[in-house]
Amino acid sequence: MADKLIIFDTTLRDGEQSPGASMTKDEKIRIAKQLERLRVDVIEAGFAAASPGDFESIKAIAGIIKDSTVCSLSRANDRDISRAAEALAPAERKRIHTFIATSPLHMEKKLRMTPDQVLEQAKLAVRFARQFTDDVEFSPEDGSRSDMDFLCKVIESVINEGARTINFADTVGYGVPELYGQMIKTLRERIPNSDKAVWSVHCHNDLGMAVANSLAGVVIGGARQVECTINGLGERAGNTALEEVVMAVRTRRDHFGLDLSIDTAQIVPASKLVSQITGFAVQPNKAVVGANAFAHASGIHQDGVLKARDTYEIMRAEDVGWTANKIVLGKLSGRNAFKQRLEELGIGLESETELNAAFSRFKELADRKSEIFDEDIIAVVADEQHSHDNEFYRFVSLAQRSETGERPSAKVVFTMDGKELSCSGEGNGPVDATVNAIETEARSGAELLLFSVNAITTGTQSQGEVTMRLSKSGRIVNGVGADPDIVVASAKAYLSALNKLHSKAERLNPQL
Ligand SMILES: CC(=O)SCCNC(=O)CCNC(=O)[C@H](O)C(C)(C)COP(=O)(O)OP(=O)(O)OC[C@H]1O[C@@H](n2cnc3c(N)ncnc32)[C@H](O)[C@@H]1OP(=O)(O)O
Ligand SMILES: CC(C)C(=O)C(=O)O
Ligand SMILES: [Mg+2]
Repeated sequence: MADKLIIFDTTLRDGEQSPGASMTKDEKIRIAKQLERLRVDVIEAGFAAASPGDFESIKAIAGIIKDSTVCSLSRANDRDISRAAEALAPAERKRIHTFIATSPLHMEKKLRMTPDQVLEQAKLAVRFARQFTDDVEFSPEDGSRSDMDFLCKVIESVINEGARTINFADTVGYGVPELYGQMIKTLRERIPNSDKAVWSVHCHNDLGMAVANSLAGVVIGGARQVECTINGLGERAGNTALEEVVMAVRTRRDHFGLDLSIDTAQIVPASKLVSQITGFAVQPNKAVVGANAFAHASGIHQDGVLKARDTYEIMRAEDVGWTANKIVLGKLSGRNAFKQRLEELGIGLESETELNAAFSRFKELADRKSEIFDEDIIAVVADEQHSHDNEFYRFVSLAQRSETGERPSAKVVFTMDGKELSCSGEGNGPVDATVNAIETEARSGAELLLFSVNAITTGTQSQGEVTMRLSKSGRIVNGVGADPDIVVASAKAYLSALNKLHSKAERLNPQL
């Protein structure tokens, strides 16, 4: 059987150290429950000595969570450790995580302690914590900037005191993958009792290398626990992103050869919950959990994915909790993706010529609108079919002017029986001016019974779909036009209705 990689989630502790990410007790409980569903091995629920609120949150989580170990952080002193033990009392499985800085800079400037004092305090802390639980983790804070000889002394001592996990912290994201991994390897080789503890990595993302450093710690250093957070939340630039580590290890099992207990289908729900509670939006291009992580916008990729998904996808969207991958239709899409979407929408076009015409209209629209939704496609095809049904009147272009205090005017170019006409008109509003302009040439004498505008999709980029109902000589027809510019959509709708009034079929069958 392969080794197991322990996933230690610290969203509720280091994640909460992100400025602005503070969470209430109820919010922490909701996240803890989702982390349990995700099947993380350890949940670091907070820092019990930090505040009464943090203490209560840890205590509540310790009473609720059954399948994951619940952990509290504590400085290397009796007060913090006692508070952690008290908060964790209800837990079925509990861990006390104690830490003290080992780098010369932190010892001298921050702790104002000598290395010998730090060594002594680390030993005492682990010894004290072991009175409450066998599961004690020790972190040399700022480990990656610490002296190797001193680290060897401290780590050997705390393992002797009963620390069962050694978490080698790259507190300020100073590590570089090869060097960080090599430091852990060297420590494990040099410390005689190193195999009595599980080695862990805890990396920050100050140089954008938290995940790479963590994985180097695993592969080069032999670490078997990764400390990480959902969406990479955490102090400053954040921590190692859980979703990235998990999916790297799962997807490249050939390389890592490690088992995980994670239910990956819970990753996206966890990401959304954390983002919603903290108000930290996930960037669209974020690996695994970003909205674009499984979206394809360019024709060559869309064509590849439609033929064989793994041409451009190394994981399945469903495996991480998305409902499906996305083919995003837009100006870079090709005919194959467009055709496939028409089929999915149940729209059958009769010939290649019709498909090509609808495709060119779609491309024209996509040049003006960054994302094309299904409703846009339905409108494009309907528009195309209408224009092919009857082409006596055909829209060409429109310019309109309206300014507060001035009467709106419009200039419309359209073809009537193949002949291009340019006409101008004024009206109460730009739509009225457009209809009046068309009527200077069309002279239909039709009465406008209804004018309605619908946004086809949401947002101000949406296409407007205009319906105009005209009546003439007892016949009533509807014309529909769609365009991101609703005045253009109105001109198209009006001309489409005029086409219906003009068509023989309409005259023979007024129900059409
Ligand atoms: C790398 C990390 O992520 S470490 C974890 C960071 N998380 C937090 O800080 C949690 C929130 N913190 C807090 O609520 C507070 O800082 C507390 C409750 C922990 C301490 O508050 P205070 O007692 O007011 O101390 P303050 O925060 O001002 O200073 C920290 C003190 O702890 C000492 N200290 C820092 N780390 C450690 C340690 N690992 N072990 C023992 N003492 C430590 C500092 O030297 C300083 O001591 P001093 O007061 O004698 O100078
Ligand atoms: C408490 C420790 C593990 C920490 O968060 C860090 O060093 O970054
Ligand atoms: Mg940290």
